Amino acid sequence: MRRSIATVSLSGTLEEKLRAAAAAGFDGVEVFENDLVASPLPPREVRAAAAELGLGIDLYQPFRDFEGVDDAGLERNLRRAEAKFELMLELGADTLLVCSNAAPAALGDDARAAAQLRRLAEAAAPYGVRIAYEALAWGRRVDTYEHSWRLVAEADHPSLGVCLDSFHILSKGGDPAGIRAIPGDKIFFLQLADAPYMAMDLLQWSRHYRCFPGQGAFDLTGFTRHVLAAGYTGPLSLEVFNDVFRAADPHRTAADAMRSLSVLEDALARERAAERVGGEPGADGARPRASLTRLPDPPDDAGYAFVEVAAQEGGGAERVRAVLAALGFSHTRDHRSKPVQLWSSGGVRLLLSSTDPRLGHTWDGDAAVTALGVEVAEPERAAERAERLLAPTLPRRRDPAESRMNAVAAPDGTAVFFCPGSREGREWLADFGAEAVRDRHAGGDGAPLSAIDHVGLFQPFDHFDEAALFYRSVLGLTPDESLEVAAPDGLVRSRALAGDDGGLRIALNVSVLGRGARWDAAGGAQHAAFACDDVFAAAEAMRAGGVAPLPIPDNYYDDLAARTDLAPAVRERMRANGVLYDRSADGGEFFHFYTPMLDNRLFFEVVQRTGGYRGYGAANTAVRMAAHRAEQAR
Ligand SMILES: O=C(O)c1ccc(O)c(O)c1
Ligand SMILES: [Mg+2]
Repeated sequence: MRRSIATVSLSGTLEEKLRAAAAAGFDGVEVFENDLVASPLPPREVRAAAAELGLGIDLYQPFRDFEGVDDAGLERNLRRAEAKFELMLELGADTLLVCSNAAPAALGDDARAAAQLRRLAEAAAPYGVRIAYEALAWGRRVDTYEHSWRLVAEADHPSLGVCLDSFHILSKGGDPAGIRAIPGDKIFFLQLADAPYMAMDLLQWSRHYRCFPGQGAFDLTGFTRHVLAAGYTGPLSLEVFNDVFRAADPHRTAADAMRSLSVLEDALARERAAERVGGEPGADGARPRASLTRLPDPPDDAGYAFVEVAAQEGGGAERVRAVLAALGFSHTRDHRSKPVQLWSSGGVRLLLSSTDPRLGHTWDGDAAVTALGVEVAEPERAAERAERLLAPTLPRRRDPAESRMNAVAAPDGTAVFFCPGSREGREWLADFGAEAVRDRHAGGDGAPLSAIDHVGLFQPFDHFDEAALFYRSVLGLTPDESLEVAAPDGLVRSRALAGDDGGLRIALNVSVLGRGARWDAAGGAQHAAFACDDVFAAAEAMRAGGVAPLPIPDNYYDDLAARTDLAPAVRERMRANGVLYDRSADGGEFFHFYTPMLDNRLFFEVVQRTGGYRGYGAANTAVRMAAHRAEQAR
């Protein structure tokens, strides 16, 4: 389908917005009146600039407070409209969005409003302009799509149709299934926006917190499914008013926007293909069908090949090595051409690097997670999907002998490598020399650790939603709901994403007030968590290796005694080893402990899951943060 974006969704001047939309691959834009009025370019030149970039101007908007006025008001409004029709001729825009009257004086007489809309359509027709009438969620008289459609149907003019905006419908809990009753050719325009749930005035919610489909709490796939079933074949257009996007780099925002539409179309295309396989003829078979673009399949059996940590020689690297050794890792191999060490322990592999492979950020030298290695059977397909999702490709110097490893940069700067391999064989390991030191735990016997359970990545505030959509779409993960944790240094928002089989789990954190972007606040750390089958044995082994687990206060264990039925002996063993505990509603259990903070903002975690526990111990995060803070203050 054709893809458009409203200029209001991007920062900068009108020309910058057009360039960003074109660079991300959009076909068209909605020109927001404020952007045009503030531009030094005459409409004719805006049209030329857009055309030069390959962009159409799919909509001009908004035209406000037109209908439901008295007769004198109607004449004034028609005069106002004529001026806009002239402008649209110059601009090369053929659709004008008219939003429902939000003025307190709007009259509640449907017959009058419909007749007035018809007058507007009659006036627009000679200019070749179409009127798309949109019900604002806070419209004075018309605030639902059902009502806007009743007026449009009653006015009955070929130049008049409705504009559907997902926010105005879903924010009020409207049922989008009714859209199927509108003939597709009377839906003149479709605006898509998601949003997080908020108990807030609709207008404030809409003007500040909209986000791209897939980043909020609404079901945009379901919504769009209804619109397509109605027979709509026009553009999918993003109209997102968002305080962060207004201030962010428009090129990044436009790429994020395009990614969200790629994912949305892909989901709809897959549904349609599944329907065909099921052989069910669509109930609306007579309606036109929009063409939907599909993405290459996401990796289905992905697991962690490795986590890469960068640390400086003569700085944090020494400490990282000491902690890895205490956790049972051995430095088994070295990369053939780069200063990268492979540390392994049974099934767990960690790369320790003294250089930064990331694109998005400059490494400040403190030990940090800089890359994730994702093991996939078909790395080329994974890389192609990432490229189609506009993931920036990481340039690689590569020895001809080295494996076909492609990498992309996530929004937080973390490199994501697609490593050819599977449980049967690890082609990517050939990039490293032969095993120089035997992995003490090769084969898993007596290994304290069994796998990489998850990786925790602190995110820059401006790119949190972008990062969640990126990891989700590129790696084919499913996001959990967002959680908020009251950390010692402020509120932290956390959102985890996981693959269906739990092979890949990523927890993203962000400071709710945008603090700690350098990861130096206690809430701003990154970590890698390792799975094990016996958390106490792992903690005791680490202690025997010379690193004590992060101490957890007695108050925590007293509280645990009050709210759980854990046996006293288990509780005491937890207290002695700094082991924390969580339980899910269905009886799954989670035991976990932490290493001290290494070099300011990196730590490791060891976890044991039982009974299908699927979380991350979020209930204990604030205690962990306070403990790391106390430890660093010592
Ligand atoms: O917030 C507004 O006023 C506004 C204007 C035009 C739109 O299409 C819309 O959805 C909201
Ligand atoms: Mg709108």
